[in-house]
Amino acid sequence: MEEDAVALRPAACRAKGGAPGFKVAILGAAGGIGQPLSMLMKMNPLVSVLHLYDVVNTPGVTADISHMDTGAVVRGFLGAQQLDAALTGMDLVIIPAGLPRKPGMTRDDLFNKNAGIVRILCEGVARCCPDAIVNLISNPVNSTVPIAAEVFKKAGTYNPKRLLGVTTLDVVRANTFVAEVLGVNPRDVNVPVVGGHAGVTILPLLSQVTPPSSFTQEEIKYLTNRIQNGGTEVVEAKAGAGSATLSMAFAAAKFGDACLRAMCGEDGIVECSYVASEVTELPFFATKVRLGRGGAEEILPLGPLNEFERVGLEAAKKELSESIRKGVAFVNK
Ligand SMILES: NC(=O)C1=CN([C@@H]2O[C@H](COP(=O)(O)OP(=O)(O)OC[C@H]3O[C@@H](n4cnc5c(N)ncnc54)[C@H](O)[C@@H]3O)[C@@H](O)[C@H]2O)C=CC1
Ligand SMILES: O=C([O-])CC(=O)C(=O)O
Repeated sequence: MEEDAVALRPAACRAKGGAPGFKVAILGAAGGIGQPLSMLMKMNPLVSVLHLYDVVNTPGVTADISHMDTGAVVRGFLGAQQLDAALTGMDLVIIPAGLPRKPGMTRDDLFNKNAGIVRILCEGVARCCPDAIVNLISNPVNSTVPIAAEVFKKAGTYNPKRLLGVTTLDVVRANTFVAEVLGVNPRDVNVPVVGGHAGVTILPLLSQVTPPSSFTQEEIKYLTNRIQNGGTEVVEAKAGAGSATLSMAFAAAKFGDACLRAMCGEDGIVECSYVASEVTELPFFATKVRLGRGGAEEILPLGPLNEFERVGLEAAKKELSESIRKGVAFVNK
């Protein structure tokens, strides 16, 4: 009896597929971010099919998550030979694959390992789901997004609207820390964070916080420093066991959900993201972006900056320019 039940394969089941919705793949699904992110995406009612891909441990993660009684059908894919099957037909591809930092490292120290991983995965996207929207999490985001763009250009599939670097964790942190200072609920706060996703390239625009708020110079310095070093705060607290995973999964699920709602045609969805941009002289920059059916439909301008933010912007651009150059050179060398 037990054996008969085990032998009934999914293909033999009477009802095929799950709820209507989007097909989403998570690449790096067995990792520290990948596992909770997979769980959160399985909970998302807009997801009908969830593909979990990694080079290790996906059978266990898939078995576990597939028992959740939500609509999405979950399938696992293990190793490079299953990458194409994982990606074929996907609408949204979320990429948290790659090494995390240890104390003392910068995000750029991850470049040598993660650049190659992102290139291979994006080559798969170009081959198997060139129209998918890509949410790129792997660090250093300031360089991995340019790498992905170059891969897609080489493959002839590049559409800048469909490539979005995930900087939502900077906004999530900024909302939390600002709410602490103001003594309000973080859900009621929205801080635009522009630039990029590393150190001084993370530029919170405290002059544009909603609801409109004023801060002392001391508060501005404290908040800017804490937001820019939020990742390092977690890396040090984890003391060698990795970087932010749970808050990142939360942020990626929030951003992924915003993309899916926009893909459904919901209007007025604006999120910060690191994208191809003409807002500054740099080819990539994070600002508020209006999301639509095709991804980043409109890149919104920086808005008015105060003197402190203008100085921060120059420092951010200097570092970003080098990170972008390095990413582009990696693919074209
Ligand atoms: N954008 C952001 O705000 C943030 C980015 N990150 C970055 O996300 C990345 C992942 O972090 P964690 O999940 O903590 O690391 P982790 O080491 O726990 O998980 C990474 C996963 O990627 C997998 N992987 C490695 N090579 C792969 C390949 N070729 N194809 C598919 N999967 C592959 C690993 O097997 C592992 O399961 C890191 O680069 C980290 O720096 C982390 C936090 C925030
Ligand atoms: O700090 C790291 O290495 C991970 C990360 O990007 C973040 O937590 O913002």
